[in-house]
Amino acid sequence: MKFSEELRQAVDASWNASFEHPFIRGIADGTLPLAKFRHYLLNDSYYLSQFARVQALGAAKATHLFDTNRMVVHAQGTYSAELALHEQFAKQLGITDEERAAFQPAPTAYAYTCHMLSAAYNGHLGDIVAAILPCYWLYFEIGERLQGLTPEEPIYREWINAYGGEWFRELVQEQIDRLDTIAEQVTSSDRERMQRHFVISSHYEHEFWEMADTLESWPTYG
Ligand SMILES: Cc1ncc(CN)c(N)n1
Repeated sequence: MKFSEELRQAVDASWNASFEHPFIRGIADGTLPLAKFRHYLLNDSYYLSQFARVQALGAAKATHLFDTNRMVVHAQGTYSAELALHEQFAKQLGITDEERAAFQPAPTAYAYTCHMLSAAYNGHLGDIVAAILPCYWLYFEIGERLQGLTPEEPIYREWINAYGGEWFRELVQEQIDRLDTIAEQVTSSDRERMQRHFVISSHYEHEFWEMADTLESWPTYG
């Protein structure tokens, strides 16, 4: 069995919980309150800005120029495709540049990005790909499941189309293949650590829906 298949099996329950999450069900049937999507969007813009940095660290840590180039292309795609889509949604939702500049991420968005940055700074390209792969692969599976649905809210229709599209499938498959190639070349303790990164990121993907659905914010004390 390929390493990626082992990892996919290990997170099956956690990914099923994401598929069934009220936030995703709300996008699918169009009943998700826009205030929750707005909270998601602000946190996700922060998340993607850190994600692009992690991809760029992958480029720097790659030992082959081919991978350096591809990881740079992926970082650029995060900026020019996903963050551009967010910008369009932000306009539709009345999110101003000032609001975005002053925005502080919720605890879960902060913790998830710290996890990826830690894997990236401390590890090699295999650690980085393992930590970022749920971000690609889970969204693609969600996009596939929701394909064909036409919720009344246009933002939700566009969101579904973006993640179920062919452009995204190719990027996901490329990172799965990269993970499997690296897994064949590293030690079993490397693979165990890579699996932990993948499982932790999958957990945070689920918690990200929960963060948006509960409008999570930092507690105030006293
Ligand atoms: C939290 C999260 N995970 C994944 C994706 C899809 N790249 C995203 N936009 N945000």
